[in-house]
Amino acid sequence: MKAIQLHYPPEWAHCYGCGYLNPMGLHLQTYWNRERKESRTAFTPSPHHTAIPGFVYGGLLASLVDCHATATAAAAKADAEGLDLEKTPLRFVTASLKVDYLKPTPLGPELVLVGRAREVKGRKVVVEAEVYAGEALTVRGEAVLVQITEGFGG
Ligand SMILES: CCCCCCCCCCCCCCCC(=O)SCCNC(=O)CCNC(=O)[C@H](O)C(C)(C)COP(=O)(O)OP(=O)(O)OC[C@H]1O[C@@H](n2cnc3c(N)ncnc32)[C@H](O)[C@@H]1OP(=O)(O)O
Repeated sequence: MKAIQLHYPPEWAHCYGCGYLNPMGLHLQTYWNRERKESRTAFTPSPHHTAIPGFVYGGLLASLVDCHATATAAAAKADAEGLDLEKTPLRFVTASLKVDYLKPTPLGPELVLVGRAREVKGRKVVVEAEVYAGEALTVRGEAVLVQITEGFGG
């Protein structure tokens, strides 16, 4: 299965969090499970992602939630409308991002993010995401993603 971000056309592939053309980026790759209506990604923070020694920087965790939510929105909307992302790219940007840090996230183990669309309505998708370190749920996020159809920032 191909990651959702690998469907992005080159002009949308420079994102710091998930763009495959950003050499300094995190290269997050999100996968959509059609049966479970759920997205997943994994990321292993590096030592320079430290907040307090031994624990992951919260801004990085917010970035992971952000990019995972963006891809989840595209997949959920495509799923809801029976679209093929490869043929019909859906461009979502983040309108709102909320992150709750439930407990410190240990630096070292691989982190797993799970995402679900709580609402798919018009151009808006509301995504809930969870970050797990092993069995421990350490972060819960919620994002509002809005689909853009033309240029961005005009
Ligand atoms: C697979 C193939 C893909 C192909 C290709 C994909 C490319 C995949 C991108 C890659 C890249 C990743 C990117 C990472 C995520 C970023 O980092 S994106 C960068 C950070 N985000 C930004 O800079 C966004 C800046 N903001 C804006 O441009 C505009 O405010 C927005 C978000 C486009 C919304 O403006 P608008 O189009 O005028 O929206 P508007 O009609 O007012 O609202 C639409 C709906 O959203 C709601 N809404 C709008 N703003 C908010 C808000 N702040 N809070 C709550 N709700 C809101 C509205 O209430 C409305 O809801 P309904 O009334 O329909 O229920």
